[in-house]
Amino acid sequence: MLEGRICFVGAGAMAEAILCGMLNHKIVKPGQISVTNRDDRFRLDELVYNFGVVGDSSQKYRSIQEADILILAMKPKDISTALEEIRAYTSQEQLVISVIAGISTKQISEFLGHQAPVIRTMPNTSAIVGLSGTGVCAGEFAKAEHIQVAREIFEAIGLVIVTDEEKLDAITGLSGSGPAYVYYLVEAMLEGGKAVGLSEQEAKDLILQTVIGAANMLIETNESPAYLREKVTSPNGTTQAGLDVLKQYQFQEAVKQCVVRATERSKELGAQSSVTLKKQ
Ligand SMILES: NC(=O)C1=CN([C@@H]2O[C@H](COP(=O)(O)OP(=O)(O)OC[C@H]3O[C@@H](n4cnc5c(N)ncnc54)[C@H](OP(=O)(O)O)[C@@H]3O)[C@@H](O)[C@H]2O)C=CC1
Ligand SMILES: O=C(O)[C@@H]1CCC=N1
Repeated sequence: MLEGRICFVGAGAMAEAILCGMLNHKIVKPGQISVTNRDDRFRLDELVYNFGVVGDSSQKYRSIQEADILILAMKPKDISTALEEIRAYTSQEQLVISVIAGISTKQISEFLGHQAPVIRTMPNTSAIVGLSGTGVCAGEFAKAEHIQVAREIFEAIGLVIVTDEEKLDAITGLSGSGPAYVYYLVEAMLEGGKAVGLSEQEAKDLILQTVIGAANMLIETNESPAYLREKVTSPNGTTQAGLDVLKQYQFQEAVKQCVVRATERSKELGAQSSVTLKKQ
């Protein structure tokens, strides 16, 4: 059980996924969590109604001031405005945890203007079903005890890897965005299934079982994906014929470059925010 009060600054999809995971795992009680955002009070009402958390927009600054842990969950473009607005209500006694893509712990410390411990993380939306893969790193002022708190929070929504900050952009490009790549593949397989005469429902059921089965095979056999692929591929059989088409379209290179570009984009988001900070 985590002690103290946790305040989300930003109450969108990721905030909901994380608070839902924490409550499901009973590491906090609903009354320990408060949610705040820019101005959408209907959204706060929804979270209050669905989860029993505290979400009174008239008490925003008080919630922030009284929190032991602040979880920053706004879009990268909004962080400078958000922290400009709330930094007077934050202090070095609070632990600040960010889930924001591309923004470094150093930038967050600069935005805050004090030496609160900052932990940067990168979960993904599978947090909603308790299956996020989350990268976690410590900023300059964070200690082992702060990493431990972050570990407890993010283990409630899946797997946690504690690592150096220099790897967080790569984690963002790989597993932060990763669910979208898998969904994109599933979308394409659905189109393929329909093109060869299956109904949408038949194709969907079979694809999802195939994706779950393949993921479980990778986990449970501990074999490499290349080895498992070869096991499926009979010489001159159907799989070989299908994979030849993927090779023709440079599928592997496309996916690799997708991860590289998403990682670069994470770095760009951080750089753009630094420009905003300098302009203030
Ligand atoms: N979605 C994803 O797959 C993942 C997202 N992330 C990161 O999580 C963060 C949030 O993403 P997501 O939940 O999808 O975004 P959403 O758009 O769903 O939510 C953003 C929230 O930020 C709030 N906000 C905006 N400006 C301010 C402000 N000035 N002060 C306080 N709150 C503000 C919004 O409030 P209002 O509605 O009132 O404007 C809203 O509640 C992003 O930085 C993203 O990089 C990380 C991992 C995965
Ligand atoms: O697309 C984005 O920028 C966010 C960060 C990782 C997933 N979604």
